[in-house]
Amino acid sequence: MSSEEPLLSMEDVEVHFEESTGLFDFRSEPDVVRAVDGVSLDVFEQDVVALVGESGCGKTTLGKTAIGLQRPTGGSVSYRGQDIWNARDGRGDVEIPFGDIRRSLQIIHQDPGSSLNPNRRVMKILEVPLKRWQSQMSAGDRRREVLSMLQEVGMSPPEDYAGRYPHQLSGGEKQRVALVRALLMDPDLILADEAISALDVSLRVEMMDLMLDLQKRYDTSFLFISHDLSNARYFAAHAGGRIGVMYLGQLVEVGPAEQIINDPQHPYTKVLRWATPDLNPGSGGGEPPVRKIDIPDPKNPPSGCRFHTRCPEARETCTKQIPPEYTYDELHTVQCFREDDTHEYWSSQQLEDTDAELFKAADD
Ligand SMILES: Nc1ncnc2c1ncn2[C@@H]1O[C@H](COP(=O)(O)OP(=O)(O)OP(=O)(O)O)[C@@H](O)[C@H]1O
Repeated sequence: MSSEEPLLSMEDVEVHFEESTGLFDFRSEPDVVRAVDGVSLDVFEQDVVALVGESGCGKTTLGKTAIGLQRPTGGSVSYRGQDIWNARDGRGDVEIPFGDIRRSLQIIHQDPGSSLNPNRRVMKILEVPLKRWQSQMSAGDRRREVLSMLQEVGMSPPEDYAGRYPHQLSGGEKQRVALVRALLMDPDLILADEAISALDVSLRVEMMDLMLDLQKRYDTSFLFISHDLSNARYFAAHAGGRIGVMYLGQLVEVGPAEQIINDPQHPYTKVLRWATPDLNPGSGGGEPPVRKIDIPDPKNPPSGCRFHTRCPEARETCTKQIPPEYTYDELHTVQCFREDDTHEYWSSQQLEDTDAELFKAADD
């Protein structure tokens, strides 16, 4: 996989949002939210990468940046070797037009209802992408194509569903319509942003199975965003894909799904696994493997390794130096000094347990 040219390549991507200062806000400089900071990631053809991390760690921002919906403030994003924003701005030799890139990179959201026009029937909604991207298709062929896709995602009889309005569909059915709409664009990659989170627990696996099936059938890559490590594992492992763990705007560990679950290297990945009951059946409570519970503010992230304020393994070095990306195994990288046996980290002073008293009190 790694020898191919990536479908999508993000290099040292940074997305900083300036928070506008209000009328009565006399700060000279606006606050800057470092939503994504220095992330590099390649996604290949028919590849699956599941991004996980706590709320606010930058998953959506990174996903939107990957598919050209969010302009990065630093670094670059390329599709098949073409810089997306150079294509957008007409800079340099543009080999792939921005419109083609955007068509190839689709998104399905957590709340599909909000992206489906409430005043249009399903057939009309799904004809739009075909009219736009396959304008030579006859009206009859278009209808047949829509009906066959509805059938394929289990919406049967398709004629019935095609005649409904979005409000006449369940959450799972709306998500299927959103998936069909994305697939009708003939995409190379679909960003599924918390696409199963709003569904009933009983329907989540069914929806993931459907996406996995379509991923294989249509040779599509998926960037699957979830705050739930167990779902990320299910999705990535079934497709032979990777899990990427984000913390405060950074990608701290990326690797094959089962390796991330069974042999996590980054202390934060271990915290996520600890906090996921399905993956940690024996824990039965106890102390989380962190020194401090509070998540730092992305406007003012900690110096050095961003996880050092909570990391149980943190030493003085971690407060001052930013860990580089170490290769633990093929396709498995980790940003933690502990990967380097000879690093000065090992001889520096261990940081104290800041919340030890708190955990003790909670246990009593
Ligand atoms: N347009 C924006 N302007 C300012 N700040 C933003 C903007 N979009 C996102 N942020 C901030 O960037 C950080 C990352 O947000 P993002 O939505 O990417 O995280 P997330 O991991 O997807 O979280 P969630 O799962 O809660 O959606 C957060 O602190 C968020 O408040």
